[in-house]
Amino acid sequence: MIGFDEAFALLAEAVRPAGCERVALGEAQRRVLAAPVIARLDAPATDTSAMDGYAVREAEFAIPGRLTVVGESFAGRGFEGAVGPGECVRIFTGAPMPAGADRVIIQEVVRRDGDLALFDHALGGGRHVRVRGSDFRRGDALLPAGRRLDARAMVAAAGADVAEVELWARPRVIVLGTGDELAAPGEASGRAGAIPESVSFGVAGLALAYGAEMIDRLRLPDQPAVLEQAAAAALERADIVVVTGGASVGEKDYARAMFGPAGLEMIFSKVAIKPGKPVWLGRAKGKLVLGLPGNPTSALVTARLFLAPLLAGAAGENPATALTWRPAPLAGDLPPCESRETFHRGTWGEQGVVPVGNQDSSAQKALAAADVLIRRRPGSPAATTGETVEALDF
Ligand SMILES: Nc1nc2c(c(=O)[nH]1)N[C@H]1C(S)=C(S)[C@@H](COP(=O)(O)OP(=O)(O)OC[C@H]3O[C@@H](n4cnc5c(N)ncnc54)[C@H](O)[C@@H]3O)O[C@H]1N2
Ligand code: MOO
Repeated sequence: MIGFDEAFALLAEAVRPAGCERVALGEAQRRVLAAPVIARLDAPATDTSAMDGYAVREAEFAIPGRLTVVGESFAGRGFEGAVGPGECVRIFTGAPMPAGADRVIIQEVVRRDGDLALFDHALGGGRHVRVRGSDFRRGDALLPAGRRLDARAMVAAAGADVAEVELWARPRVIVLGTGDELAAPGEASGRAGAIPESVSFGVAGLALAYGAEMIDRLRLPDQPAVLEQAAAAALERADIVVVTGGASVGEKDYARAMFGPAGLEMIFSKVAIKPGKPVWLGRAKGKLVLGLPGNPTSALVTARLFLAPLLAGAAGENPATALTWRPAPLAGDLPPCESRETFHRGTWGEQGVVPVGNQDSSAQKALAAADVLIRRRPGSPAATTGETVEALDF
């Protein structure tokens, strides 16, 4: 069995974006740039007022003093002329500075008397002028390739005056849930031996949250012929196929075998982690296949640890961006960690991270309560309140 870090390195090596496309900026939310965004203009495009007030010539400005107001400058419609000796221009935030003026006096310290502006209050030293290109220059790279267009990046992309951006294709994902015992939610209570198929819903939700295009989610019986056909069809349509259950050593654990006719090559199989040891990654027909254990908590933990980075990498980001571990104080007790690296489920509390009471790998109720994973390296001694642990948003 390989360790978590080794498995992660193999995953990061294996994953590539499927292709790229030009997309209108309004459709690009949350997606990842395949090419840098280059500014098409200077920002600001001219020297611009940062405040509402009066544009003056600093050299002849005095307190007390008076200047004749010779015009107005608005954002989008500047003053055409120049500010001459003894003159000033009424100006508003975002408006171009008129020729000749180099300072703005905020209106709060100015008295108006007809065409005259009277300055008799002491002022702060600010010039309140944003110089042309002081934010960025035409030709500057505002966002690098690989950057996800989050809310802040969208502002810079639009500010660059680009209508379209070059993006990596969104990874298309199909989730296949396997097991004869699985029934559609709503149908299990009436069928002997059945349980609700729950895992694929969570895996699909996680995939959506990490930028996938979810193209299908299927529930399949443990019948090799059906499974092989579903595997072949999924490999045609998806970039990443996730198969849940049947990952272990049971007599009906067909998850790997169903991809056999498609030429499955294993990248890793079994990782020394708890929960989720049976997780595996392979490739068939040029597509990645991720096998998750069927136990619901194991499935969601391995989806967080392996599917989230896989989707980041397939979307053009560094896969490691999906796993930002940070130090957090522990508010509770943890047992010693044995040979398998352990990912406890916990919640963020005021004093730090609190392990949830039920750490069983089949848990569903406790899974819903957890919002953090606490990472414990193999061989770590028991830990108690106040110690620092590694935590990941779950
Ligand atoms: N002799 C051994 N037995 C097991 C081992 C082992 O190493 N040796 N590993 C254990 C570990 S660890 C795990 S985790 C489980 C995972 O097994 P599978 O991936 O083969 O999962 P299944 O057997 O198909 O199911 C396990 C469990 O989860 C339920 N399940 C499955 N799919 C779903 C679903 N989509 N929604 C809700 N619940 C699901 C299933 O009914 C079982 O109860 O194996 C251990 N065994
Ligand atoms: O490691 Mo399994 O994933 O115990 O449940």
